[in-house]
This record gives sequence, structure tokens and C-alpha cells, in this order.
Amino acid sequence: MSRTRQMRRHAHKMRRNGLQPMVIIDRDDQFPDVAAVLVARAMWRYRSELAPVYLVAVLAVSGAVLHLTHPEWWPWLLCLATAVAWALAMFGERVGLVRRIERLYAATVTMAGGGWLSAATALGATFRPLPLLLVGGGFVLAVPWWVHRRRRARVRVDRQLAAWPEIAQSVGLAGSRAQSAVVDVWGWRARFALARGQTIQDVIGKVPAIESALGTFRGAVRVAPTRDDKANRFELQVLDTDPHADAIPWPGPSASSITEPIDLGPFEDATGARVLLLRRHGLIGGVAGSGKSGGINVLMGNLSACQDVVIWASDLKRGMELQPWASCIDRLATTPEQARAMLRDAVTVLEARAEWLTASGRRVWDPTPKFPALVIVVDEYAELADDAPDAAGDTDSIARRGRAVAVTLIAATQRPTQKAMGKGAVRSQMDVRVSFRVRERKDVDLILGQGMLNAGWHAHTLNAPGKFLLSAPEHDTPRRGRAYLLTDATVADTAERHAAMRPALDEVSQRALNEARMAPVDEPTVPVTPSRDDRAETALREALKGAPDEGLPIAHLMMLTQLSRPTLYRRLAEAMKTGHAVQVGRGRYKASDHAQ
Ligand SMILES: Nc1ncnc2c1ncn2[C@@H]1O[C@H](COP(=O)(O)OP(=O)(O)OP(=O)(O)O)[C@@H](O)[C@H]1O
Repeated sequence: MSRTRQMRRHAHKMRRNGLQPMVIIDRDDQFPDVAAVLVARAMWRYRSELAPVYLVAVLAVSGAVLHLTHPEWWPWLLCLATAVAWALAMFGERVGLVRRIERLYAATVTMAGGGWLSAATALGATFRPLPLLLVGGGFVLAVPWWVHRRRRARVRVDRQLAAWPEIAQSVGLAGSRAQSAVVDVWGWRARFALARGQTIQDVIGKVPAIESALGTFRGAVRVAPTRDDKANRFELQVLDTDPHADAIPWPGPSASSITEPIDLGPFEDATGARVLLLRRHGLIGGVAGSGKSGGINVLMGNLSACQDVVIWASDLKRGMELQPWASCIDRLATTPEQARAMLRDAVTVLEARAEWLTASGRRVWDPTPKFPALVIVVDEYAELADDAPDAAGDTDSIARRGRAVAVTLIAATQRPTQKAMGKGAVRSQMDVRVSFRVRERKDVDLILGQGMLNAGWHAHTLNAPGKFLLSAPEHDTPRRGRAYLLTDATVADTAERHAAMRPALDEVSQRALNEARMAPVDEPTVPVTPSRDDRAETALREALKGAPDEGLPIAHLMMLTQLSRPTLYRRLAEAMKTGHAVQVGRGRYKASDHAQ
């Protein structure tokens, strides 16, 4: 009777007698079994390290057997070894030997092993000095194998993947399993299948726990969707070295039209962080020194290469950051007054375009060099909100209504608090968010949006200037990018090169601006003088204050203020919103009672 059946019967008898069975290891009998299992397990576990030993053993046994059975085969074996070695050296890439040195090594081992086997087949495995050659040669050829970095990395990965079920259990992702893994230059990547109901967001939330379970350094683990975008799969990347350790020089513009995505810099897998800005507004945030201005340089390098974009910019640090691009910027505001006037004009453009679209039965403004998009870059947005608080209504309008008419706002700020972003909807209208390093965890949500910190967007852990996280409709998982770096010389060269091909504002917008100023101007680049603007404002206030009880009609107000109809309506709407004016009847206005 077999031992197992004996044990089963014994356990059954014990249960019948009310006793619980117990496993007893019989020292003389069971222990060798356990030891054999342990040895076999170790031989399997360390199969990669022991591979040279196994190869030597296989050669020795094969040599002995072949010598006894087919000693005449030795020339064939020699030919076969030569052919295989040659094939490996020439076409080894196809079997994963990507580097030349690896192909050479594989060819040498094949030739040495095959040569020895053919000699042993002819002469016998114990024929001197064949045993010595086998052991000595085996040892010498094993050294490169043992020290090979990629092989060791592969082994480490295999072991970590073998331990994944336990890791998954402990981090709360039980049931997920590894499907495949590759070792790359930076570390390793593996594809995982999730258990039913688990999502990639669950995994992203567990990144710190996974890092701890895998024993990596903090910030080494990245989680991304797989290429096929399946909801129950994810790719885990574990970095040994930081692919973004060095600054990455700008390779030149990636777009020649605003309808093409702009490449801000590579992600860690070397794919570009490409983002489309057409009909979208952007928010760029990060502490001082985190690389915001560098990011704006990449944007400017690309925008200035697009012949269907007119660039307006505001830089209240007296133009320090954007001045080098001045030759490509149609209008650069460096004082609060200029910024205020520029944003007001942007709203005039927006309204004129909207009217023109309606009149010509179109839904959206399709940018071309003749009818370009208008991109307004506002550096230090917080300063604008502080120094020109009355511009908030205009930025609000641009943010809410600019998309269809291709008027885009790009705001850069250190911390986009509600105060810094002004009142209203500006922040919530930003479709593209770029976060460089932030100081506090809660700033992540301010820049990237509510709930992003908990969803794994850890911008506070970015550890070098220029590193960023990008959130946009086409980028919905946190991946680290590093912005390209433009040196001062590159900025100067690029600006000079692109200046010649900058387009002018289209007729529709230009006409509206001219109308708004009530005097035709030759150059679209001349900013409105704030004094004229202020005069109109004062005239409107005075007119409303002096209006009779039944109010003043629009035509009268237009005459008094010299403002165009759309601009006047806009000013009146603002004045009513702030409680400075009231509408008395159809098209008639006066100052409200609490007007100053
Ligand atoms: N993409 C980048 N790659 C490498 N280094 C960078 C990158 N961007 C910026 N740096 C380095 O970081 C420094 C600070 O960058 P930058 O001036 O762009 O920061 P900032 O966030 O705009 O700061 P501030 O708000 O004070 O203007 C630069 O002098 C540069 O050396």
C-alpha cells in the first residue's frame, strides 16, 4: 500500500476516535525528501546564475554518451557549432541579442562548447586535457555571464514578478497578475492584468505601497495605461536610473500650425508630451525656479513657428521673460495698463469674430495664415490679478467664450489660488494644465484640479527643474515629462528666424479693433494708449451720472464716449454687473443710485 493511502487511513481512524490528525515528519524518512525539494527549488530559483554549471554538466554527459554511441559524428558536430556560432554573430538581434558584444559572446560560447563536444565525441570526455579544458574554459566563459547587467536585471525582475501575488495581496490589488516584462535601459517595465472591478486609478493610488513592497527607491515606480488602452490592464515601470537626469536640448519646433500638437518635452518612456492648444486654454503652474519660464520658452518656440497664430503676451515682470521673443509677439504688455488694454482688445476681437461667424453661418473659426488664431500668453498671472483687478472680467470672457473663435489664453503662475486667478471661471476653463514642481501637496489640486493629488498626480515630488505633469483631454494619467531646455542663444536664434514669418491679425479682428479705437491705425502691433481708454471710461461714467431719469439711449452714449457699439455694450454690461449702472428701458441706461 502506498505511503499516502496509509496516512489517509491513519487520519481517518484518528478522526473516528475523536482525535485531530497531525503531520509528523519522520526524521529518517521524510527529511531527505524535504531537503531534495529545497535543493531542487534552489536549483530552479538560481537557474540563471547556475546556467554555466548546467551547460558544463550537459556537455560532459553528452560528450561521454556520444563517444560511446556515435563517435563518428564529431565532424558534423563541429560543422553544426560553426554554423550556429556564425548565425548568432550575424543575426543574433532576432533572438534578443541586441548589442554586438552580446552576439559575440554567444558565438564564442557556442563555438567553444561545440568544439569541446566534438572533441569529446571523438576522443572521450575523460581524454586529457578535455576535463580540465571543460572546467577551466567553462569558468572563464561564465564570468561575463555572471557580471552581465541586463541578465542580472532580468533575473531580479523575474523574482519580483514571481513575488507579485504576495505583493498584490499586501497592497490591496489581490488578483492582479503579471503578463509580460522587459528590461530596458532605465530599469524594467511589465504589463499587468487587473482583477475584476479594479482600475488603473486604484493602482495609481497604491504607487507608494508598491514602491515599498518592491523595495525600490521613492519615486521609482510609474503606472500608465497599456498601449491598447484596456481598462483592466496597466503597465508598471520601475526605474533604476532617471531618464530625465540630464537637461534635454530643444530639437526645434514640433508644430508649424496651431492645429498640430506641441511637443513640450519627452516623457520617461521617451515619447513626446504632445498637446494640442487649438480651442483650448492652458494653465502652467509651479514654484519659482521649477522651470515654468523654460516651459513657456518651449511654447513660444513652437507658437512662433506657426504661421496661423498671432501671439499677444503679457509679462508684468517688465518683460524679463518674454522680451527675448518680442520680435515674434504681435503685442507685448509689460505694464498693468497695457495688459488691461490688451485683454479688453482681445474681448473685442473675440466678439467681432463671433459676430462674423454668426453672420457667415459658421460655427467655429478655423485658423489659417489669413485668419489666424490669437494666443494670449500671460506670464505671472497672479501679478495681473493684483495689479489690474478690473481685467478679470475680460480674462473671464476670453476663458469662457474664446474657444470657438480660436482665442486662447495661456496663464502661468506660481500658485493659481482663487485670488490669483481672479474671480470667476478662468481656472475651471483651463483644459490643458501643466504642473511643474509645487511646494505643498495641496497646490497640486490648485493647478491640476480638484482630486488630482489623490488620483496620483504628485507634482510635489518632481525633483528637478523642467520636470512636469501634463493633464489634458489626451493625457489623463500622471506621467512625468521633462521640458526641453532652450538656451538664451537658441531663444535669440529662433526668435530671429521666426520673426520674418509672423502673420498679421485678420481683417475681421483688425476692423473691430480700429472701430473700438474710433481711429484707423496702420500697424496692428501698436498698443492702445491707456489714456484714451481711460478717457472713454470717464466719459461713460460722466454720461451715465448726468443721464435723465429715463436714461440715455445707446446712440447718444456712443457719441459721448466715442466707443464702438460692441465695446459700449460690454462696458455697460460690466457697469451693471458691478452695480454702477442700470438699464432703464429698452436700450437706455443711467448711473445707479450708488454710483460714485
Ligand atoms: N527643462 C529644463 N531642463 C533643465 N533645466 C532647467 C529646465 N528648465 C529650467 N531649468 C533650470 O532651472 C532654472 C530655473 O528655471 P526657470 O527660470 O524656468 O524657472 P521658473 O519656474 O520660471 O522660475 P521663476 O518663476 O523664478 O521665473 C533655470 O535657470 C535652468 O537652469
